Amino acid sequence: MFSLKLMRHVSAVSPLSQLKWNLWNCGIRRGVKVAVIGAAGGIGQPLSLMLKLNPLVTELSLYDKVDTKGIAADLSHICTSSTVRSYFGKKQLIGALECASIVVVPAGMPRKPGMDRSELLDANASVASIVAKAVSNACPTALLAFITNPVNTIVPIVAEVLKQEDAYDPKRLFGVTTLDVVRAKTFIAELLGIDPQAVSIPVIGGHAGKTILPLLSQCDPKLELDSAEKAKLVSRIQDAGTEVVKAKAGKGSATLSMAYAAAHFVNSLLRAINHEENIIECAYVQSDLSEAEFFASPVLLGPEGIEKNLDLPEMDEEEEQRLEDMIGQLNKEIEDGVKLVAC
Ligand SMILES: NC(=O)c1ccc[n+]([C@@H]2O[C@H](COP(=O)([O-])OP(=O)(O)OC[C@H]3O[C@@H](n4cnc5c(N)ncnc54)[C@H](O)[C@@H]3O)[C@@H](O)[C@H]2O)c1
Ligand SMILES: O=C(O)C[C@H](O)C(=O)O
Repeated sequence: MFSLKLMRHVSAVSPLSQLKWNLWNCGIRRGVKVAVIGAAGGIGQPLSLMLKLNPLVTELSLYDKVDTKGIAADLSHICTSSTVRSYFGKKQLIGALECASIVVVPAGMPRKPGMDRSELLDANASVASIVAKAVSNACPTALLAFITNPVNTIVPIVAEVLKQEDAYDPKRLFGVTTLDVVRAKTFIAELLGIDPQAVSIPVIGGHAGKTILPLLSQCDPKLELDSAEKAKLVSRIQDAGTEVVKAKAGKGSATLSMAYAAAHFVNSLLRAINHEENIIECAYVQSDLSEAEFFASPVLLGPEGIEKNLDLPEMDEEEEQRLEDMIGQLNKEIEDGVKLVAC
């Protein structure tokens, strides 16, 4: 009661004082709040379930533009110790985000058969911008993980909006490309007849078509494939999203495998926040490792986000060529985002 009264008083003073108050208030609250933005969707629901099962989460904040009360009530009956809170509609976005340590965003339209991810830009750019703006007010120090497509363009858009709000920290902004790694591990394990968890492979570049570049030469265990076999495997990984879109025949894109991938990525962020060492994930981040300003590659995670953008893994000649061939597309998709925010 005291703090609510005081907060009202502070908010009457100035927005800066309000922000300072929020940060102080969050600082004295214990635990880790994870906000899922788009929690009622095909990815949002199973992702929220997986996060409810994660012992590193103390508060799970479920936000969507549609009502999340039922989903929150349902999840809240699971006997794990985290608290689940429901938020929906524009007015409740700030409340959903306040004091969040991690914000994971699967909000936005999915593809239909025959569409490219880039065709989602018109529908999803505004969703990402609204979330970015709200984050800059409510939880500017949170780690931000965007799943929303087209990832290659959405992440630069979020960066631009955060810059406008004077709240951009490149160490804290991630495009989630984990599903490409998950798929690469699965398809390679199928070929080798081994447990997918035993496969390690970096996937670099971006998250659309040929910008998805699995580095088969760096696979552990080693892959003994000829050039044609490698090209076939690379295409399978690059087209895996489309494979699901076709199979769902108009009912959306990958949701369950994406929820698994995002839960894995968020768990890595949580472990890093908890000062666990040597947590490395491939993610689409601001980068100076290639000719593109945003690029997916292995990053070392720490409590504040990216501790170190690791060097690009070694590549064979074919991979070098694929990298050269994709940079034009990736740069165009980044530029599209920057232009959209500028106008
Ligand atoms: N990064 C990846 O690897 C990857 C993988 C799969 C899907 N995706 C993308 O994730 C996004 C979501 O996919 P989905 O299958 O869950 O879609 P969905 O339509 O099932 O769910 C999207 C949810 O977002 C909500 N939403 C829309 N606008 C919102 C807003 N302004 N604020 C809050 N919530 C809002 C909707 O109400 C809905 O509940 C799509 O853009 C899809 O292309 C990315
Ligand atoms: O393919 C899509 O549209 C969704 C997602 O990007 C995926 O890779 O499954």
